[in-house]
Formats: sequence, C-alpha cells, structure tokens
Amino acid sequence: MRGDKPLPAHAPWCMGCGEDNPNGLHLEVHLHGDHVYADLQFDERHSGAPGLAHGGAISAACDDIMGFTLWIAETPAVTRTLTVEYRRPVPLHTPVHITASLVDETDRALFIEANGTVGDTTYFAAEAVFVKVDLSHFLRHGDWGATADLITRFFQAD
Ligand SMILES: CCCCCCCCCCCC(=O)SCCNC(=O)CCNC(=O)[C@H](O)C(C)(C)COP(=O)(O)OP(=O)(O)OC[C@H]1O[C@@H](n2cnc3c(N)ncnc32)[C@H](O)[C@@H]1OP(=O)(O)O
Repeated sequence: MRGDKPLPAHAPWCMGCGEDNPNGLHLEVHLHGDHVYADLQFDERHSGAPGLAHGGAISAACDDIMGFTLWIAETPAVTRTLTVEYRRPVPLHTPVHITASLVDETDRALFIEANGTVGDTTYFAAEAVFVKVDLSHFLRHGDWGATADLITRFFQAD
C-alpha cells in the first residue's frame, strides 16, 4: 500500500495541474494507496451557467486527475475515451474532492474511474479508457526540452 505522496504536475502549463497556467485548474494531486486525489474549487474562470462550474471544466478535471493514475499503472498513456456523468450542478467556490483509480488493464488499454464529491455526495463520476503509448507519442508533438521535462516529472515521483 503506497503512502500519501504529492505527485508532480504533468507540465508547468498543463491546464489541469500546471502551476504556471493562470487559467488552469491547478490540481494538486496526491497518491494515496490505490488511488489519487485532489481538492479543488472551481471559480469564475471555469464557469458555465451563472454560479456553476462548466461541464467542460469538470470533464477537464476528471481527465487530468485520471492522468495521474499513470503513476499507479507505471506507464505513459493518453485518453482515448472519456465519459462524464454529471449528477448534480457544481457551484463555484465550493470544495470538491476528486479521486481516480485504475480499475482494469489490458496490454494496451487502461480502464480508469473518477469521482467528484461535495461532502458525502457524488456530484460527478467519470469513466475513461487510456491507451498506453511510448515516449515517441510526446516527442512527435512537443519540443525535446518540454518532453524531457515531462519524462523527468513522470519518473521523479518513483
Ligand atoms: C512521460 C509520460 C507522461 C504522461 C503524461 C500524460 C499526460 C496526461 C494528461 C491528461 C490526459 C490527456 O489530456 S491526454 C490528451 C487527449 N488525448 C489524446 O490526444 C489522444 C489522441 N489519440 C491518439 O493519439 C491515438 O488514438 C491513441 C494513441 C490513443 C491510440 O492510437 P492507436 O494505437 O492507433 O489506437 P488503436 O490501435 O485503435 O488502439 C490501441 C489499443 O487500445 C485498444 N482500445 C482503444 N480504444 C478502446 C476502448 N474504448 N476500449 C478498450 N480498448 C480500446 C484497441 O483495441 C487497441 O488494442 P490492441 O488491438 O492493440 O490490443
């Protein structure tokens, strides 16, 4: 059983967890046992209907935290499908606890679930399939320096 451990952001400008992205969600993700978690509050940068979080922002939070189960799976992978069930509207400036865990795995695919709660109530839940990729996936689209930084962040939490 792994202890509680902070994980590094995917990248400084990552919209989900990057510390340098002024409009990001700034997720601070921890590994705890067989799951990862973060506590966040949506604000006006993430609003949809007045006073409520945008569905896309909620989806982004799910996608990003699921991207931290890669430390559990110990493999790079990217989102192939993501389904979000929006059970209740999420008010801005409200503490949300979000968790994600790896529920199954094949040679190429990771099956991941996420859950967002306010208090004891689930406000949203998500399922995703991530497909394992090798590092060339990132090198094809990012510059070498940024990709090296990504790889360093991925392995520094070991
Ligand atoms: C340093 C690291 C840091 C890691 C840092 C990670 C950062 C994460 C950030 C958060 C997450 C993101 O935002 S990720 C960004 C959003 N996602 C993307 O940009 C991905 C775009 N899509 C792609 O690049 C591509 O479609 C891939 C790589 C996902 C897959 O391409 P492909 O390899 O040609 O795909 P394909 O052959 O069809 O499928 C591969 C295998 O997966 C299986 N598969 C595919 N879909 C499914 C499915 N729904 N359910 C079951 N299995 C499936 C197939 O059967 C196949 O198995 P078999 O027949 O081989 O057995």
